Amino acid sequence: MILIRDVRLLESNGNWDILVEGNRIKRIGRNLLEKESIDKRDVEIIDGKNMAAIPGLVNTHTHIPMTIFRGVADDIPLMEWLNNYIWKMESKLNEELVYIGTLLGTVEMIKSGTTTFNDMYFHLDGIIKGVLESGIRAVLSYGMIDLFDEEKREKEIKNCEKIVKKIIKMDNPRIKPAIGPHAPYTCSKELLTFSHEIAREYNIPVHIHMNETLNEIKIVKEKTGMRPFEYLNSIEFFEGVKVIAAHCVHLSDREIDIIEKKSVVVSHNPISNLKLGSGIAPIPKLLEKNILITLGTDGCGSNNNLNIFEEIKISSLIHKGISLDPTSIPGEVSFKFATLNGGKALNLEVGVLKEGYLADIVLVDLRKPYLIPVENLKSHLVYAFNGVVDTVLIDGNVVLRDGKMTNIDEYKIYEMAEKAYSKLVEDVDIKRDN
Ligand SMILES: CSC[C@H]1O[C@@H](n2cnc3c(O)ncnc32)[C@H](O)[C@@H]1O
Ligand SMILES: [Zn+2]
Repeated sequence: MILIRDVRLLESNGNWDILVEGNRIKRIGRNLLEKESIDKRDVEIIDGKNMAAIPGLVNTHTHIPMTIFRGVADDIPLMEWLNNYIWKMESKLNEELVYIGTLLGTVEMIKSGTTTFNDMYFHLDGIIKGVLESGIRAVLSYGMIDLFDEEKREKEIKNCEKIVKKIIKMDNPRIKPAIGPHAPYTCSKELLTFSHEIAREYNIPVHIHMNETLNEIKIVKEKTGMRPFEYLNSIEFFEGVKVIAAHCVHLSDREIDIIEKKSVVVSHNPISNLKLGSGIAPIPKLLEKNILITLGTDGCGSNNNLNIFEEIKISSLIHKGISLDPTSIPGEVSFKFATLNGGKALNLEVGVLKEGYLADIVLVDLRKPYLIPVENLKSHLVYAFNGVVDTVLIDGNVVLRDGKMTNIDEYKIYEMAEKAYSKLVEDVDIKRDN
């Protein structure tokens, strides 16, 4: 058992205790040591004085191993970025490099308060290993791209089936499978149909890139005569499965109707979209239809970090900026995108501190200049905080204590990641200006 004592909560005044038993929050109350008659020898006590406890954040769209691509290809549009840099480097990746990139990403996420991430990538065995070692929670999909080629498709289908079965067999409460067809402009109709069928068979979510750039919408229209959401709807892609659609930057009214009717979850990735010059998703319009909005960082090649606090802040700010309306996306709402909504999107009992829910808890040290005066704490977490958190529990285990990783040696990981990067750029002929 773990007892976090005298901690401040976001929604209530005064100090509270949180009792964790196994991987769940057992009780939230005052003086729990006495009230629950807990023997001090059976409990690890964490002093929560001068700390706030918040739910662990949820990142609903990323490619975690891309941490080792940080900064390699800045300031270029998506297609050029993918074709001339990223896919070239990715062709040189192997399970070991993906493992190293994953470890680096888990350290970065945990240290900035993210406890769950929804990922799409390849060499999944490397990702699984990194997730298991670090203690983070993840929903993992094998990212499938067939570029309309039958041979590639068969390979992708086999890999996908293998990974789904492996994750289900592992039966680990921290790792769940999802299905990851990359996007309608890189996947054939057959691959998209397969994705839908297998997701339905195993009752797991689909994770896909949608309507990120104008260019890809043009490609899909030329191929199918329809916009991407209309096309997927025409092949019944949304029937009976939960689809998490990353980006959704350029949407017609008809597509917004489809998203609403089919209860598609939107993963808003404002920083990646700004950096690649893709555009700004119409979040206020989607909220009017009660569409579930969540937040993602995308990979470190296009962000260039995994700090969801930055997405919370930017998602409140940009929509005020473009609508000239400071009431647009209040901080309260963008904070919910990254917590409650993220949990709902992934069908996980996370994103809220509630008895019976999974014990994914983040402690923020309040003795920081940017969090004073502490009265309007939620506002500070949205608009003033840099994301550096003190302590993190995931699935009832302390994975970060006093700012230090407990399960893994972060400095060794930094070294490994430097070496992995040097090897990669040596092997790949990419154009670099510096
Ligand atoms: C097949 S695994 C995932 C695949 O997606 C690529 N990727 C990373 N960021 C983006 C993005 O913003 N749009 C489209 N594709 C992206 C990643 O490099 C992998 O190849
Ligand atoms: Zn992506």
